[in-house]
Amino acid sequence: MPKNPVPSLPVGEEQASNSAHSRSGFVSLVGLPNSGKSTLVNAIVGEKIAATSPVAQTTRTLIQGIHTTTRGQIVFYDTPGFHRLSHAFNQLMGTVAREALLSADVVVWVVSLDPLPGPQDVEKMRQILLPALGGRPLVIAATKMDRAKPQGMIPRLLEIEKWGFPGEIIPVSGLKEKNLDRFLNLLFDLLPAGEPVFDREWYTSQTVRQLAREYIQEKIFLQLREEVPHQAAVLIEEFEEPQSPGEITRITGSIFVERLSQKGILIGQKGERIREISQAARKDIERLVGGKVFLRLDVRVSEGWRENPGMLRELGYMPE
Ligand SMILES: Nc1nc2c(ncn2[C@@H]2O[C@H](COP(=O)(O)OP(=O)(O)OP(=O)(O)O)[C@@H](O)[C@H]2O)c(=O)[nH]1
Repeated sequence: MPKNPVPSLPVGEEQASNSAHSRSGFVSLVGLPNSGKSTLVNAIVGEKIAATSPVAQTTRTLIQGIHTTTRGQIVFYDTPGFHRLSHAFNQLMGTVAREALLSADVVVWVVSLDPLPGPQDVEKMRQILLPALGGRPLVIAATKMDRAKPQGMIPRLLEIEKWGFPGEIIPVSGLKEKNLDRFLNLLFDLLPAGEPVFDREWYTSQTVRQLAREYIQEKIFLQLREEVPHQAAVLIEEFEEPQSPGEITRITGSIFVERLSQKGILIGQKGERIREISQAARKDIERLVGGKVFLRLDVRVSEGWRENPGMLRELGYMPE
């Protein structure tokens, strides 16, 4: 079990209709890039554990979010979106998502209501999802319901129904936290009986170090919308926790890019962009650790890191 679990905020109050029979299990959130998986898991656990951005493919690793109530415990796997698998790195992310799919008790397909996926993407998900289900329940979380007007939402839900996937379709909004209690109750109904796997106080199994990396990665995506963020990877080189209360947390990280030109873009004029990335990430990390943080980020060039197994391993995208 990973070190440094992050303690949870107070948990949500769904109906305790089944408290005598605790339920517990793993739920995988899968779907297309940018569909809203990370936003949904962040909303449920009440903290930012996964990077979100308007750019597709922000999530790169498997992220566990933990939700515990009187009904039991759900461990969510937030997975990288399924996308074109032309690249070694993308293939790796596809493998991570598939493994999460296979090891879950319940699978949730997160579908954006606005825009709805097109026919090709629906077929892709049919090919990936249906063979992998093997009799396990599927729930279709039709998210971004806040963006679809009431009169526009019903036709879209009917359209999803026409696709003919098994399982209940439930409209939700991660961003506006709509209908989450109904969604969670449905998941608890589908999970096997069992006691919580993780401590009730945890909201993620990510370490603080992993969360720090996630926050930095998110700020890169938010600052740079074009191809650069996809070719940038964060490595936390040093993470010094305070030895006594009130002391500063010291973090040194490297951002690897594939080309020298990308290094210039990331650094920006007179270092302005890297400073903004670093300041925004530092604020998030300070909130997380509840104290002052010193964050130093260096931008380094590592040509072709996305094709290099050694680098993928060092960056934590591939098992040792
Ligand atoms: N209006 C609205 N926007 C949302 C909602 N959920 C997500 N978004 C936005 O959609 C974009 C993508 O959301 P993410 O949660 O990063 O999507 P993801 O599926 O994790 O993306 P990948 O990392 O590419 O797999 C972000 O700009 C979010 O703010 C929602 O319920 N309502």
